[in-house]
Amino acid sequence: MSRTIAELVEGALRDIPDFPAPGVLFKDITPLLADPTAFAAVIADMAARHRAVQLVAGVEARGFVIGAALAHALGVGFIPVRKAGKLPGRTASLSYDLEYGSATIEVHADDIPGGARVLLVDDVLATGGTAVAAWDLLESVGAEVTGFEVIIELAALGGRERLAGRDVHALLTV
Ligand SMILES: O=P(O)(O)OC[C@H]1O[C@H](OP(=O)(O)OP(=O)(O)O)[C@H](O)[C@@H]1O
Ligand SMILES: Nc1ncnc2[nH]cnc12
Repeated sequence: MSRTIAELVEGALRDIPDFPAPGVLFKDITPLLADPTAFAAVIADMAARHRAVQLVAGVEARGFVIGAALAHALGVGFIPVRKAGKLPGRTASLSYDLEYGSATIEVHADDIPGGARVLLVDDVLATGGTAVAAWDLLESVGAEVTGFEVIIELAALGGRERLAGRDVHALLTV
């Protein structure tokens, strides 16, 4: 029998205890990225749910890898949501808390046409702070964020509750 996408993702991940801080079980997607079958299956699975979007946005850094591949698969452009101080043009920014720290993200407002239907993508949904911040940041510059796709959801950290009322899809929930 062929494996489900959740089984495929689970089999391709690596768990690293106490990284980057004691008590954090880090979900490392690099083995999945190095496995062409698993990587292609993740992108195809996400793409199948979002044929009508106009742009894909991904959060630095791991969201860039998934988001750029997904944008290419859908034949649309990619919007990098970057950590503060990296984008040279006119930016909008937002600060938020993480499972292990805090961060500020920025986006180039001029690359997003008003009302553009944008799909947000990342590798991990933990507390949801990043996803809420990126979603709200994109909407603050006029985008219509249609949903959030993530490879792994860490259910115990409550990200889905924080994103209540928004379209969220995880390939694997642990
Ligand atoms: O749901 P949250 O609690 O906000 O956590 C999820 C975020 O944390 C990780 O990024 P990180 O900031 O570690 O950056 P990286 O991709 O550069 O490693 C991950 O890639 C998500 O973007
Ligand atoms: N436990 C975790 N593993 C990987 N990425 C994360 N981002 C936030 N929490 C994480």
